[in-house]
Amino acid sequence: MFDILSVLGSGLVISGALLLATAIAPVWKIFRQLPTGGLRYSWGFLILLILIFIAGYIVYAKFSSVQFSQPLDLVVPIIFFCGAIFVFVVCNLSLRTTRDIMQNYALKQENITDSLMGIFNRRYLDRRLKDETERALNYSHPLSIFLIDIDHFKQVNDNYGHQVGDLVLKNIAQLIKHSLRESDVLARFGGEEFVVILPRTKDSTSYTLAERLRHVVADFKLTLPREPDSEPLSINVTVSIGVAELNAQCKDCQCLIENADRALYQAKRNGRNRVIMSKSSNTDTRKNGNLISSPELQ
Ligand SMILES: Nc1nc2c(ncn2[C@@H]2O[C@H](COP(=O)(O)OP(=O)(O)OP(=O)(O)O)[C@@H](O)[C@H]2O)c(=O)[nH]1
Repeated sequence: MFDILSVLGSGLVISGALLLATAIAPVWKIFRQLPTGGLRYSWGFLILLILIFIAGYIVYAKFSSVQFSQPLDLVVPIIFFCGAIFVFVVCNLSLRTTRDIMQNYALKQENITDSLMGIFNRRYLDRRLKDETERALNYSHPLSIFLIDIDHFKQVNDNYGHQVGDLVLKNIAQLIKHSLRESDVLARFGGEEFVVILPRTKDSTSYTLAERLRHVVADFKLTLPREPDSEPLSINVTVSIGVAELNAQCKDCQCLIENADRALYQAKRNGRNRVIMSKSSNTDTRKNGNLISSPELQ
């Protein structure tokens, strides 16, 4: 009887220690996927705790086996074993949940990302612009948008081919993305056109930002390698930008886009590589609107 209890007690504690050891694997997988920071350290700390528990279980099994003389002595080993099952289940569930969340996040990102440019797509833009417009109206915050179009982009395709055209689009999209503020939202509007949503931004600030963006693009040269003995290809493009702001006459996202589009149209007509602001109502801005273009280009 004494031997059976002893074997059972030690068995429960050692099985518990083994279960704890297997629980380290899922925690380690979560730990490896996390970027350096507080959360990663917390999971690292959990691994350390499990290791300490394993050591504790082993020490207990070694020094208490002689005490398993009656059934009541098995209470502690049973608690240890159940504790190990609990840790094992929680760690494995955490890994599965983390994977599911990451998969959902990746799917969601895929759904809202333009695969060529790596920025938000039109579907996301429509939803976000509607949300931002409603928020701006509810809280009486300013809201501006840019409609950006690459100038003479057809020539890039015609001169260098569609693949190079794609590379130019991708690079310009990333250049614009990295020139914006954290709070701004960049999306592909279609073809070689982009929209930037600038929450809480007044027209005076948005004009300065648009001008800065225009300069950043104009100063950028995309250099592509060619055959070994030829010079690398250097491509430079400019952009025209139409800016529109939410105001008393323009109170929805459709109007914002229309006004920005009219301003962009004017920028193209005025010679491209410029910023035009629309402070217009929902009527024809080319007749009634107050349009301002880049000062040095006027
Ligand atoms: N490579 C590539 N080209 C694209 C893509 N989407 C649109 N385009 C090209 O963009 C060009 C747009 O040409 P247009 O609308 O005539 O305008 P543009 O040549 O940029 O001239 P302006 O806008 O008037 O300055 C077309 O040749 C399209 O084929 C794309 O995803 N990849």
